[in-house]
Amino acid sequence: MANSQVAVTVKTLSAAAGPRKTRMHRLIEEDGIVLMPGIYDALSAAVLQSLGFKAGFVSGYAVSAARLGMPDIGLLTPPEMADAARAICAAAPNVAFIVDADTGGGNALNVQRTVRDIMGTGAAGLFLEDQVWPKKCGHMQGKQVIPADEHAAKIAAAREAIGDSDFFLIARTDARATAGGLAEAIARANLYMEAGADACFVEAPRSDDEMREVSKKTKGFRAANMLEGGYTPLHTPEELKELGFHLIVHSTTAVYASARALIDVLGVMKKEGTSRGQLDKLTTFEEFNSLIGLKTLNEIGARFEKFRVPSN
Ligand SMILES: C[C@@](O)(CC(=O)O)C(=O)O
Ligand SMILES: [Mg+2]
Repeated sequence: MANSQVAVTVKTLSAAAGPRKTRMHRLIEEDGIVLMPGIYDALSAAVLQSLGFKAGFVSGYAVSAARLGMPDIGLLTPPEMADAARAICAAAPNVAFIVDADTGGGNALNVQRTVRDIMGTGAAGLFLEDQVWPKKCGHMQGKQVIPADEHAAKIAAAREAIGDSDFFLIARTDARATAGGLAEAIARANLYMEAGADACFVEAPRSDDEMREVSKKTKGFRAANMLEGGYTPLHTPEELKELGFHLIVHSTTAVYASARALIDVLGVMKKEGTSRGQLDKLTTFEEFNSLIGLKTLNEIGARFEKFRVPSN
């Protein structure tokens, strides 16, 4: 791939800005690798926070399913995603969320608007991918990518919109699935790093050898996606650290777990007409209310209650 003028220009710009250290940089520094389960709404975010996860991923795949009841084939819009991210960040303020911005909604101007919108949700960063719109989940057939320089320019535009803010930019490439294969994907990942990304994400490598190749040949921090039933082998954080990765996305685990639980429990209810025989599969009333902060809210309400003027 020819050396990109975009990358050269942006490199100068980034060097002038000095080294960046965001929330996500600090999390990577702490443990060497950051596990980010994919979540999709305020409730799944609250569960993540209650379990002590430091980071999470607002998955386009899962939000599309939860919000629209539709597959990850480019039907979810950037404002819908920003809206979901806002509710998620508000419900779990102790968690650093990376938001899946898909392709950013169009050209560099759309990207800058999307980046600013997502920054406004309280998220810690975003993914920006190089697919042709309408995009598809990275583990589906028939993906296409835009020219590498065009996406490098979108990464540069995102970087410009981020400026000095505490916000982490992950450049994703889907080129592994195209004719250029892994070599093209690696070249693109490096180009996007030059254009100002904080980390790269080569989507859907197909074996441990391919994952090692990505680590060996790409610069900077690297993300991996552990999608159950997808192309990439599933690994633990320790194994992924060994393989040279720093960020782990589990896009589908939570949404698949929810779907499984709903299918099973409601399936039995359909037959039996009651939940009586399945209480062990549900949270209790107390557990659920505590999960979504009832005790704290009641305490706050009580502190202010004394100032309330009775209406009659
Ligand atoms: C990471 C992902 O984009 C899924 C994928 O395309 O592999 C998501 O939306 O969770
Ligand atoms: Mg996605």
